[in-house]
Amino acid sequence: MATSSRSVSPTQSKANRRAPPAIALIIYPITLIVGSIFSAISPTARPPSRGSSDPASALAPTIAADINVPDGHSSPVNYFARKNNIFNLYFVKIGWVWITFAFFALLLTQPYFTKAPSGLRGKRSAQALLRYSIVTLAWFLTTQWFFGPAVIDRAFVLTGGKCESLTPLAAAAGGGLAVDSWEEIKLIFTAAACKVAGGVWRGGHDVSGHVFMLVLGSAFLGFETLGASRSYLNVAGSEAKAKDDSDDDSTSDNEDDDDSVPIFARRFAWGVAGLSWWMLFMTAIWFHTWLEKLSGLAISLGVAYVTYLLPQSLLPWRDITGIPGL
Ligand SMILES: CCCCCCCCCCCCCCCC(=O)SCCNC(=O)CCNC(=O)[C@H](O)C(C)(C)COP(=O)(O)O
Ligand SMILES: Nc1ncnc2c1ncn2[C@@H]1O[C@H](COP(=O)(O)O)[C@@H](OP(=O)(O)O)[C@H]1O
Repeated sequence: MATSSRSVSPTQSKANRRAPPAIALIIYPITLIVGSIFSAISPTARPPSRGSSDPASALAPTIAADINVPDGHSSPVNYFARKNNIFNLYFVKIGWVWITFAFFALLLTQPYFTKAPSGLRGKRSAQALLRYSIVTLAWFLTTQWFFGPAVIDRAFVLTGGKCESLTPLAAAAGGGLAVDSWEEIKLIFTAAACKVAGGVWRGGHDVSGHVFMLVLGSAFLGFETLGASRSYLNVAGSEAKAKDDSDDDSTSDNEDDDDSVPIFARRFAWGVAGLSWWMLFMTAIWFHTWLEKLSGLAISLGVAYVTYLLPQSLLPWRDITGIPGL
């Protein structure tokens, strides 16, 4: 049935061979590089209205410098260059909800969890939940709240950014904030509060929250789905072999009735990861500077490294977090 629990010492190299491949992460820098190059050389990705006086232009060949200007300021030619495109509004902007759904769909349906031997089932589920908690906490602290403004908002203010085109009165009213001074407003403002108050979030280094979330979310789902699928292939393969040794065309991904729900869940998870990748590509083409995309990428890959690659070499950490599919 399910793969057996393995002791760490004699099988470490074998376990590492079956662990999620680190090289798969190369898809993210490649995506950002290709998207950024496309944005630099494509006439459609370089609006003619762009002024050369813009100080960010050297690093931002696309509409990136207008990134936090409210909608209506520019009129992008491509559907995906619009902030209000349907995928941005209903997929990315609530992206962690989709990632959470996809993860729990896996957790509740995959044989790797549901058909594990009794002792292992709880452990595998707990470790998967812990990995989810780690990436969710990282997402939460980076994009939502870090003892006040999120990490990316703090980074923006620390690098000289502020909420512009706004009077202190309007700021306090629009943001619903009781503040004493303009300095205080600048410090406590988040990008979201600035926008709600009708201001423009401008000046500092604006780490791309989209790049961060889309890379982390899709890598998380990719590793988890791959782990569950590999385990499934082993289970299905050995079961089929036991049933009929002579049946040489029993494929591991056979879609009989019993398997339809787990297969659907895996396809859903791959779908969410795939759409995340596509939106990442769109962000790479239409939004942000090279540096802002790079910083979003670096943070997300750091979290993916700690969650999925470090356990391959650090055994005490592996005992805590586990490795998907092992
Ligand atoms: C071992 C430690 C255990 C600790 C447990 C960790 C738990 C952490 C916390 C919290 C909450 C979890 C909630 C999970 C359920 C949800 O998914 S609800 C969240 C819904 N919100 C979203 O999905 C928003 C996604 N969007 C964004 O993050 C941003 O819009 C963006 C994509 C980063 C872009 O930013 P903009 O400013 O909008 O450009
Ligand atoms: N792929 C994409 N499609 C549409 N809008 C995108 C996008 N990537 C980034 N954006 C928009 O660019 C702004 C900054 O994104 P980021 O999260 O990367 O910092 C956000 O604008 P708003 O905050 O005005 O919605 C976001 O919606």
